[in-house]
Formats: sequence, structure tokens, C-alpha cells
Amino acid sequence: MERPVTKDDLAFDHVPETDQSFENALAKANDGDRLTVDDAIELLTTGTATDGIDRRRKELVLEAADRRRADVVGEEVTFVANLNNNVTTACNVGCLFCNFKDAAHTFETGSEVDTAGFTKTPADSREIVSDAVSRGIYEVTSVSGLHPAFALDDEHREILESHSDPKAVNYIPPERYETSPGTYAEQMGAMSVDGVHVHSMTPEEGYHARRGTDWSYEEVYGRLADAGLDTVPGTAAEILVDEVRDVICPGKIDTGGWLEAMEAAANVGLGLTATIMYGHVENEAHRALHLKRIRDLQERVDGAITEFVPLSFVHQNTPLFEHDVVSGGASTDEDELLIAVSRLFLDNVDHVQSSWVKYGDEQGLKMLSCGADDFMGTILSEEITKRAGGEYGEFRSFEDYVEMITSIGRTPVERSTDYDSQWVIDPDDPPFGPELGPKADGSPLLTREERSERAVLADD
Ligand SMILES: C[S@@+](CC[C@H](N)C(=O)[O-])C[C@H]1O[C@@H](n2cnc3c(N)ncnc32)[C@H](O)[C@@H]1O
Ligand SMILES: Nc1c(NC[C@H](O)[C@H](O)[C@H](O)CO)[nH]c(=O)[nH]c1=O
Ligand SMILES: N[C@@H](Cc1ccc(O)cc1)C(=O)O
Ligand code: SF4
Repeated sequence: MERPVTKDDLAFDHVPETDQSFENALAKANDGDRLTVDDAIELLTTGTATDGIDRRRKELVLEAADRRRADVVGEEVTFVANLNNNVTTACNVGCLFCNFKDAAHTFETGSEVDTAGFTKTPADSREIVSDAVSRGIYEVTSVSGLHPAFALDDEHREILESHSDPKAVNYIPPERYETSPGTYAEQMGAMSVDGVHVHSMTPEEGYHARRGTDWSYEEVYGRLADAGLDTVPGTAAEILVDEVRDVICPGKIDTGGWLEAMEAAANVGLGLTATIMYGHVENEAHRALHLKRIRDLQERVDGAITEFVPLSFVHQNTPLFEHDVVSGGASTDEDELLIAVSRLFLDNVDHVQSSWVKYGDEQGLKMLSCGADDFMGTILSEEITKRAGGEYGEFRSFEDYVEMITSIGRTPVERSTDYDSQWVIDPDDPPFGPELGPKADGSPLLTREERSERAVLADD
């Protein structure tokens, strides 16, 4: 049998080699000068002239980033009271880093394979979000598989229904499925409970919502905003260099398409977040180029990107790992350097998020001293990382947040999705519950039952 293609066989055009020195790059970072891609490569590699990561140099990069964080945002650590409500896992795009998806044919009525996934109707979403809103959340984040029955709205469905070759545009009518996800517009409307902030429709989903039409992304995001969408999560970014996308997500929109969708969303007034998904086949040159593309985008959208979210690749149950293309994810040194260099390079993005879903509590807290200042949200439910083999759980309570953030001597601050509203929490004045948003009454986010269930689990 032939040996499988591995990461080492990939002959990339972009390689981590520069004419810059580590010392010069570090001096620029310390002076607050705008960094170039070569500077970022030097800092991410702790010097391209030597192999491996030099721990002493790494500490210097982390210190520079921590100082920059203190200068830009001070000692406050923010988080949000939110719920993840992902609508469906049905997806045929086939990204090789993803185990969230389930082949769409397994959702069809009469399928011989019982699907391992789920699809929620708009009514299901409404019920789930209503329940979470009554517990105090004021943001719902919703990212989904590209279900072939999804249409943007009724007009889009009509266009798809009358298409000469619906399959060619990845459309199968909802009648073929056990459960219909409805339209994106219906889902946005259903999730807009009592003014809750809807954070949804990644550029990849935006692409799906216009397939088979000549509509611009502005048209699509404008209609979604009218239906209840508030801000757009910048996932599907992965690594914004096409030679990497060709390997890990050949079915996805390319770098240009991702940037076009993000810019259009900003043009119709929607706020944005941006991400990087790193630690698979890419090298430090790709990571640095990605940062440059985000920084340039932020200039074009006039500051619409509120935060940058590094997502460390979770490898365990993914095709990339199972087919031996990669032997694991990023090392802790690489994670820390990525956070730090994101802070130093992205001088026009105020907030860098540390994801406890990806790093866990201990390392997640450490990241708050490597350049990050935001600690994500309560989320209440998580499927993407869990299905990939991540083990850091599905929610954090406000109590957890206050305890963790004060344990490192920083100030816990509740924020809105767009950071416009912030509420400094006094750790000496419990109970801690959401104070911002539609049903803010300061009561704890978790129900009494959940709290006692957790206490039992902790005793085990
Ligand atoms: C699962 S998709 C859902 C939304 C939509 N299908 C899309 O691709 O934009 C959301 C994001 O999760 C992240 N993700 C998926 N699998 C991951 C993994 N194994 N490790 C880390 N992040 C992952 C990727 O960055 C991806 O863009
Ligand atoms: N980093 C991850 C997030 N981040 C989302 C945040 O919780 C929040 O929605 C955003 O900051 C906007 O306010 N969500 C995940 O599910 N998994 C992550 O790794
Ligand atoms: N990236 C999105 C949310 C998100 C991140 C990672 C995920 O696995 C899922 C959703 C945001 O913060 O805007
Ligand atoms: S990352 Fe998104 S588009 Fe890619 S397979 Fe997973 S769910 Fe589908």
C-alpha cells in the first residue's frame, strides 16, 4: 500500500524564512512599531535562523504582548453571557479538520444509516433560545453545517426549486429530510427572542445563502440583518492562504471569497469577529500572512472587527489526524506565541480572545498574560470541539468566571457582544449573574438543579 500523504510532503510556496532578525522584530514590537509579515514570522518561530522554539526568547515575546495588552485594554478581563445554538450538523463540504459535520444523506427520510447528528426547526431554536434568555443570556451564537435544504428565505427557495440542476448548487428540497431547518431568515427570526443579540452566519454560511443566484453578499447580509441577525462570527477563516485551504478545506470558499463576504457584512452595518484555526498543516509564514489579511481587512471595514479569536486545532477525531496527514495539534509554546503575536501584530483590533473550549481553564488563564484579554462566554452548549475530541466541557458560570479571573489578579467584566456595554463585577458582592441584556436581573445563570448537579459531579 502507498504511504499516505503527510504534512512533510506538502511543498508550500510560503515557508518561514526571512531576512529579518529576531532581535529587530522584537525591538519593533517593544517600540510599538507596526510589524511586517517577516517580523511576525521571526516572533512566531523565536527566530528563523535556529531550529525549534527558544524558551528564553519566547518569554520575551510573551512579555511584550502582555505589556501591549495592558496598554491597550488595561487589567480587565471580559466575558459574555451567551448560548451556542447550532442549528444542524448536516454538511457535505467535507473539511478535513472537522468532525462536527454529518453526511447530509443520513438525514434523509428512509436513510439506511441512522444519523448521528441533529437538525433543529425554527420552532426548536425559538424554544431553546427562549429558555436560555430566561436564564439571563443576551447573545446567541449559531454556526451550522451547510444543510442542502437551507435557503436564505422564501424567494431564494423559489429560485433553488426552479433551478435546472438543483444538485449542482447543493440544494435538496426539505421534503426529503426527516426535519427541515427552514430558511436562514426564519432561523434568525426565531432566535431573536426579546432583543437577544444574534451572532451568526459565517462567510461560508453566507455563501450557502446565495448559492444559485447572482445576489451580492450585501444583498444576503442585508436580508439577514432585516430578519434579526446582529453580528457575524468570522469562522470559516481557518488559514487565509489558498495553498493551505486547498489541503484542509478544498470545498470551502477561498480567501478572496471569505474577505468579500466579511466586507459586505460590514458594509450593511453588521459587526464582525475574526478567527484563525491553526496547528494543522500550516507553517508560521501562513500564520503571519493570515494576520496581515485580517489587519488589512480591519482597515477596510473601518474597525468593525471587535475581537480576534485564535482557535487551536483539536485533532483527535478528525480526518487530518485519522489519515496521518498530521500527528497532532499545536504545542503549548506555539499556542502562547500565536496569542502573543496576534496581540502585537493586530494593532487595530482591541480584543484577543482566549478560548477555554480550546485551551481549558488553566492554559486559558495563562493566555490572559500572553496578550489575550477576553475569556469568551458561558456558551451552555458546545458541539464542534467536543465532536473533534476536545474535553474542556460546555459551559462556565459567572461564578466560575469571577473565581478564575480574580485568581490571576485581574478584574472580571461582563460585556455585550460588541463590547459597547461593560459591567465591572465586584468579586466581594455575590451573587454573580448577568446584568446586561434583555432579562438582566443579577440572578445566577444556572438553575438551582444544575448547580447542585454540578456540586455532585465535583464531589465524585
Ligand atoms: C464547524 S464550522 C460551522 C460553521 C460553518 N459550517 C463554517 O464552516 O463556517 C465553524 C468553525 O469551527 C472551527 N472548527 C471546526 N473543526 C475544528 C477543529 N477540529 N478544531 C478547531 N476548530 C475547528 C473551524 O474554524 C470552523 O470554521
Ligand atoms: N472561542 C470560541 C467561541 N467564541 C464565541 C464567544 O463566546 C462569543 O460568541 C464571541 O466572543 C462574541 O461575543 N465559541 C465557541 O463555541 N468556541 C470557541 O472556541
Ligand atoms: N468564532 C466565533 C464563534 C465560534 C468560535 C469557534 C467555534 O468552534 C464556534 C463558534 C466568534 O467568536 O465570533
Ligand atoms: S467546517 Fe463547516 S463547512 Fe466545513 S465540514 Fe465542518 S461544518 Fe461543514
